[in-house]
Amino acid sequence: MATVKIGTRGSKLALSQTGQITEQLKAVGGFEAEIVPVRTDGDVLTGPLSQMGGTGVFAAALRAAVLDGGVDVAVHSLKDLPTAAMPGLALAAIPVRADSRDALCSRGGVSLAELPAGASVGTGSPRRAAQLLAARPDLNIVDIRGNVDTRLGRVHGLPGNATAEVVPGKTGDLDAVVLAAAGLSRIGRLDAVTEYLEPDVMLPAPGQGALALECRTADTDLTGVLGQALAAVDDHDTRLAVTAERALLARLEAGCSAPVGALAWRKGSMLYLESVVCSLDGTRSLRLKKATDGLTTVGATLLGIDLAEELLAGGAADLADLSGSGK
Ligand SMILES: NCc1[nH]cc(CCC(=O)O)c1CC(=O)O
Repeated sequence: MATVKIGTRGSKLALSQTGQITEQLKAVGGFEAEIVPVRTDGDVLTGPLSQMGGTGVFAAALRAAVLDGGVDVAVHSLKDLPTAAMPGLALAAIPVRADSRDALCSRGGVSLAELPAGASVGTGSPRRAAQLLAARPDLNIVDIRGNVDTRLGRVHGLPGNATAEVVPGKTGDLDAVVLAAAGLSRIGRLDAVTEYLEPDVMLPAPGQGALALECRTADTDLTGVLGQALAAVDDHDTRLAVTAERALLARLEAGCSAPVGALAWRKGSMLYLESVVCSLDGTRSLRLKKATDGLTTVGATLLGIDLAEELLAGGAADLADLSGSGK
């Protein structure tokens, strides 16, 4: 096979995680691989993510590049991948999940409980905002976006800015930000974490911490070197967990910016799924947990659908606009 082209977004995080998984694919052997950054609308457009058409903004250009042959494999952050399948593409590998937790990165090393009254905490995620407010109703949540370094800069100032000069709306103006631990880990910035937020405080986004590798359906053929490499880096437990989380999200018809957290995990012969739907101000929430002994992707899908239906029966749609405009 000619050199396999691995498509990715061009951000530091995307390039870093794509570099790591590309090394694992190459280690399986039989082909050379080349990393090809693809510009996506999510990188080009500015403004609140919630007004840019949701999760699709990061994934659409990458998927198009696989379909038109510009690249052979797309590496996505799974939480940024729309739940709807794309005809012609296969979710060929879901590698072992990294830490699925959210992480508080605060000034002065303080925990969520220790933040000063009325502290300003940056996040662009209604899911994180609602769960932060549920734990600390006094917080001032500030809508931020940008890459991981930009967001950390809102707390610590940007690198090279030795005085950590405060520029409102730009750098050093927030008491804390909340980011995914997996993203911080992948770019080597776990040093910024001051508290890992456990699922009882903050349930992550469905798929958080996991990667998704998509290829053209024909390339999943296990007689080919690419199909074999993709199958070799797939992790069944991770696939079961994220399948349940994404089935729940799809059944709720929830968008990426809906205040919905979900986390599934296998323990012994059972697959567990826990989910929360919150009002945007964090004052009301519905949290449910369910398990199945059906350790197949079908069993995981049914678990997600069942829990979503229990949430809807419990009034989840009255807590927030699940379509996820975030407003
Ligand atoms: N929404 C952006 C995004 N997409 C994936 C990650 C990294 C974590 C992951 O792979 O789940 C991040 C950054 C963040 O949420 O802090």
